[in-house]
Amino acid sequence: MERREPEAADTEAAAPEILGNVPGSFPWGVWHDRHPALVERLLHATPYGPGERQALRDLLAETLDGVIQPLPASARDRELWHGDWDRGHFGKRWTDAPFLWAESYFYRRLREALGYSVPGPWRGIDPFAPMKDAELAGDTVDGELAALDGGSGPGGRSPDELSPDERTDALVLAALWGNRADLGFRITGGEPGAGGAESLVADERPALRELLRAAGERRGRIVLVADNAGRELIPDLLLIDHLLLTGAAAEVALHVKPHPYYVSDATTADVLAGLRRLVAAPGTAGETGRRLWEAMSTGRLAVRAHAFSCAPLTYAAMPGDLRADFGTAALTIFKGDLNYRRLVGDRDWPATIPFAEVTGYFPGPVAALRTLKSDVVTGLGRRVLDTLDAGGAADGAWRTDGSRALVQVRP
Ligand SMILES: O=P(O)(O)OC[C@H]1O[C@](O)(CO)[C@@H](O)[C@@H]1O
Repeated sequence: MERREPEAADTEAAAPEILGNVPGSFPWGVWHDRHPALVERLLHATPYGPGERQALRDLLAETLDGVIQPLPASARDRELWHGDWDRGHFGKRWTDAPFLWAESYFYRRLREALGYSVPGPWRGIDPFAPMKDAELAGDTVDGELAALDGGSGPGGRSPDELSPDERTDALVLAALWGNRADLGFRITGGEPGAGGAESLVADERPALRELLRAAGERRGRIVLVADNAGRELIPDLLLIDHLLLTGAAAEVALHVKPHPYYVSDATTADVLAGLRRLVAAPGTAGETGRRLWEAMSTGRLAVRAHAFSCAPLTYAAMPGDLRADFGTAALTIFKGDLNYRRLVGDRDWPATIPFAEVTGYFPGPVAALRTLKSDVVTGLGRRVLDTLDAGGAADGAWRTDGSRALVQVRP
């Protein structure tokens, strides 16, 4: 299903990359409201020393009033950022660079400022761990795990009483709406309303079920590109267990971030924390946790933390080994908003441009499970779009407030 990539200049003219320099726009708010709140939250959550505190405040000031500075010569990944991932944005004002590139680099520099990626006492200390840990330990997760043994499925039936298709659907929706549980999103008060099938702006679950069926028939491998830790990763793990248990997947690869990123993005440490949380739980949750533990030990569930998972680029620029990984999978499922931006391109696409068209470069069948938390969207029906734009939300808030979600598939 390879197709010729449009010339960069054609695409740029038809759908320019989203920048951060339009006052009042969503990216503008991320730079001017969300990041200052995030910085205060991080400095409150961990007793970093004066050096780290100053470096983080300096970074924030640089993003608001300065230009994008290079990585230090000693940085281990300097070759990537100033090599393959360099798109000529160093020296620009942060908001004049593409939002995707600049936001990703912000999180790279944040790790630098807080000592995560430099030799010293803070090396390897996840700045977002206090928030992730609190969420995972919270009562909400207890409730969600207990619900696995109660009447939480469609019609109040317990998950055991559901048909395999209904169960797949319920787990897909749980993994989808788990994406609302994003700590970065909630930093400046984002608290979307209740999710349900009626909040889906694109609902291609039947096609997704078809792909899962086909994957099972060929005893294929499914890749799940994870997004957030904690309350999102738990339903992702439940879905993975279901795929393995039902034979929809002979193997699953779970792609996570090699470093802390975009506040709550899952790393290998977060997978382990989620798994331990499951294993320690009573009932079905505990059994699921033990199955997943075993699956990891035997390699049926493999965790992968590729450097490109934290790249400031879209997946169209992925390196060959990753292309081969996705290209040999029966299905790749991308979770979350950032992964969606990276899958379709963080551009001002017409919302009705087909999802299959913007993902045509992807080397295998692909699905997206995403709650809408940034401007980009593709693959909407004309009527759906008109209704959204007419329904008292003409300011486009539905694109960014997390109240809507989508399931999209390209076989
Ligand atoms: O966790 P998710 O679903 O990827 O959402 C992260 C989203 O949050 C933002 O960073 C804004 O805070 C978006 O730019 C990004 O796409």
